[in-house]
Amino acid sequence: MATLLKSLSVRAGGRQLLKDVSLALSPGSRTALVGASGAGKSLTCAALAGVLPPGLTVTGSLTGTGPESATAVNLLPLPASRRPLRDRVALVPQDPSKALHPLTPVGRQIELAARTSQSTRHRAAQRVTDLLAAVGLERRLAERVPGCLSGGQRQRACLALALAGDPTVLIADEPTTALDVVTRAEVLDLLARVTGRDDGPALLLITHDLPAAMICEDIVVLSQGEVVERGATWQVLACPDHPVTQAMCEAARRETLPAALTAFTDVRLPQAQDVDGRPRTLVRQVS
Ligand SMILES: Nc1ncnc2c1ncn2[C@@H]1O[C@H](COP(=O)(O)OP(=O)(O)OP(=O)(O)O)[C@@H](O)[C@H]1O
Repeated sequence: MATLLKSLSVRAGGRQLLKDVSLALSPGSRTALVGASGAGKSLTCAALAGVLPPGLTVTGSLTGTGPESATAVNLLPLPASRRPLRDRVALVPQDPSKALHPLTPVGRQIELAARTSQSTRHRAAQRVTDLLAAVGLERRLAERVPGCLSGGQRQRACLALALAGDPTVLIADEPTTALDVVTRAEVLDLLARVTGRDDGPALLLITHDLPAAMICEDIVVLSQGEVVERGATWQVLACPDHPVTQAMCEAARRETLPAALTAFTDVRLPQAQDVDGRPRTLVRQVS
């Protein structure tokens, strides 16, 4: 069964922050939630995770997974600590230091998280071994504290930590923003590999990075607290309908390497000549 967020609306005093946001997150599904800064992505995730800040007026419903959820209890008003275990939502934050304890070896942290879903210590230890292998971290790195790992390794450890509690929804909040391009590609590839199984968690990928959204089958575009477009990712990105999506796609197009390269052109300057008298080809950027 899917985790269903229906008609989420959030107000702060007289200001509407989110209006009628709905998401259906089935096991194994991958959904990208995109939008400009301030569009409401973090608030939507906070509502899913049960960590909305106090003082906001919230309406809508969140119903969870598992056979018991047939009664469709609304989880939205419940803080994370009071939600049933079967409705776990895990977060891979943009900044790994928000998820990892700085003084505890990462393997130990993953083991502690695994104990919430495994019946025995032995099974939890086995789960750590499996998770480290799944996220491509060498076993010896498990003995290190986060400060002794590279940025990419820390992000992998965060992913293992998030998966350790067998979540039903995995939220990855801008997981690649702080990474170099090669590590970014590796982490996206990893996210795609550890999700997408029918018995695995639903992935909600929060991103400004439209090419990164391509690891998700579905995309939801938020603008000023409202969903303005949704659909199959390839279709929405190939033929964006809403002006906000069109602007995002255009900006992404300009930033890709092929587009950057075509912004350079060969310019022949007749007065510049090689020693043998041929015109010299200079390359300059065209604005
Ligand atoms: N606790 C709060 N009280 C009042 N307004 C808030 C609160 N939290 C967020 N907002 C406002 O809600 C709007 C949406 O914020 P949100 O953090 O969800 O945006 P976002 O899409 O995640 O942006 P970014 O990509 O920059 O993180 C913003 O205008 C923000 O100022």
